[in-house]
Amino acid sequence: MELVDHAQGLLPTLAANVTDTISNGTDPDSSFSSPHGVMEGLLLFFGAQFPLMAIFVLFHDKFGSYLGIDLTIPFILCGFIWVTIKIMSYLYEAVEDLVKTHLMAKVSIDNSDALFLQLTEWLAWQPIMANSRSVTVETPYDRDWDEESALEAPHPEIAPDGAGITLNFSMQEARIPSRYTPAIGSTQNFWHNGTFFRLIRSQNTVGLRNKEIIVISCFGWSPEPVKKLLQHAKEEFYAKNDAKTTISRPKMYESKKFRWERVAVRLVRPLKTVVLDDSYKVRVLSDMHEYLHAATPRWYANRGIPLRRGYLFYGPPGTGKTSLSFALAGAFGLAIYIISLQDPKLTEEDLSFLFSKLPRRCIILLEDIDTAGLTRRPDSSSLEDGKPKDSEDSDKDGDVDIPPSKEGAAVADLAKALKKEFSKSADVSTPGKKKEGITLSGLLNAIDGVSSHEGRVLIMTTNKPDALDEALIRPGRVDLKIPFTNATRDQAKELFVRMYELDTKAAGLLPSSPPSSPPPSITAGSEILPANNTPQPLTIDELSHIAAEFSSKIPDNQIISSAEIQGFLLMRKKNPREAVEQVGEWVESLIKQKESRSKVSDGK
Ligand SMILES: Nc1ncnc2c1ncn2[C@@H]1O[C@H](COP(=O)(O)OP(=O)(O)OP(=O)(O)O)[C@@H](O)[C@H]1O
Repeated sequence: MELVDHAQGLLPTLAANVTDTISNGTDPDSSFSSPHGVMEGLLLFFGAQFPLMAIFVLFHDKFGSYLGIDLTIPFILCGFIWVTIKIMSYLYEAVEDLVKTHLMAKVSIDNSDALFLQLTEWLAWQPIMANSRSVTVETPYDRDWDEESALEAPHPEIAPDGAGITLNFSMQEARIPSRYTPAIGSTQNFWHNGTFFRLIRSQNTVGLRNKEIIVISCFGWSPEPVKKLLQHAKEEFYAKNDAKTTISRPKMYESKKFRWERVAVRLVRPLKTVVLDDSYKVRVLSDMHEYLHAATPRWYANRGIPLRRGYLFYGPPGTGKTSLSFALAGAFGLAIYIISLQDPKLTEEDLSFLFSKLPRRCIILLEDIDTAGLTRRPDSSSLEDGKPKDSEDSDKDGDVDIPPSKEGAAVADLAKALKKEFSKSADVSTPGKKKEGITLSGLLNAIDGVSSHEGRVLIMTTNKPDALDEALIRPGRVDLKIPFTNATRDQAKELFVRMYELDTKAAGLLPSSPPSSPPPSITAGSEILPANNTPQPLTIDELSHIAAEFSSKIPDNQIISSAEIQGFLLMRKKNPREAVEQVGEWVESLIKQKESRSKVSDGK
């Protein structure tokens, strides 16, 4: 600061000195003072107002006399070029503004819309991004397995202790190709299908939230070419994700608001890989098909019925409830939106908002609904159909079972009264503070509230259907209930065939013929076995024969889940014969483990 003040004080003094010197024409050192009076004229004209001009003239005189040349012309030329550039850029901006305002059409997309992601993803595949000078780089973590390039694949390495060949993934993350999209604050000009487009990506802060905006413009009065471009980007995005299921979950942003975020893209799970009684599969498939049909919305509207469909998949853990949900999504090409009601930060407001932001047709999956801790609000003892009503009829409270005996009833009433008092005082002690977590009425409001999009399929899964509130699973909210059971013998056989049939098919179904180039088989120790150790693939007859043998050793009283059988087979995925030999022993130890209620077995 001191330096600046000093310089500011010095400049007028210098200017005054130089003005004096020049006006007196008595500079003894100046053998080459500015000729023709041009510089003097400039100085006389600007000197007093612009002290820098005086310094400039002094420099001109001293440097010119030192070099022995006249610097007036180059200086004037430079000034002229500078002024010309300024005028040109001013004119350019004025013309650009004029063109942008009157001759270009534009479309804005903000990052809360799904199109933003589709567009940026599409841009990342375009060659323009490879040559762009201003880009944002990100590491894509939600890629599907089949996007993994050969470059990223781990290379087998000899283990340091010489024990065998292992796959080494240490460099894998480093090899993931980055994704480049236009940088914030940048402008990209590009041509697409013979049309010129200008893209500007910017960011502004709205409240606590950073909002990103992409504006695409094109020449002409109509934004039609931009709309076509966006449609093209959207279609390419979906074409790339065809045969894949996208999975989204709520994500909390800086503004403490939840929004949907795509968390994964998975290859479609074929329906046939889910082992379930065919009649159930057909029922749910045909019901969904009819519901998703283009004519259905009109049919529902004509009858004043809300266009919704809900399914409840219930049964023990690991019996295929989630698997069927994903397979259905794949079969109909729908995206899956998963909500965990256990999330303590998720409020009812968030839930309603998330439901309102669902695409027209999608699957929304509420997993393990019985563990979601859904409560009826204490003062919702007056809930009817799960929603608040005006009456004070507290006996219908869903969360207190009133014992039949008189004393029991009295105790229950007391407990209820205490609970009510407690919740009242809690509410009073924290005025204005919202109760966190989702209540039953909050969930019901989200499911059939006005803001929730019609057309979606709601799937709820549970291990304990009896623990669910009736309001949640009444018709209109749950239209189809599909039971899942532990594996029957038939299902065990099907699981066995599914596990090994592809190897048999790959081997050409020839009896006992080895595949031309057997894939490397990996044992539990991740050691790649030499090719001659690879078990011989089964012929189709052998497969069916040993599958029957396998299933005969599975108890028929359905105490083993499909997930457990799958886990056992996975440990012997290249060796079906071994699986058949060991299944009896495995079943025995598993039953013992279940009887002792231990959570772990001996690892067989
Ligand atoms: N019926 C089945 N058909 C094919 N695979 C199954 C089946 N049941 C379970 N699995 C396999 O077991 C694993 C767990 O299955 P899944 O998650 O679908 O079970 P779930 O019933 O949803 O379990 P949970 O109730 O614990 O959520 C998956 O890898 C799946 O492939």
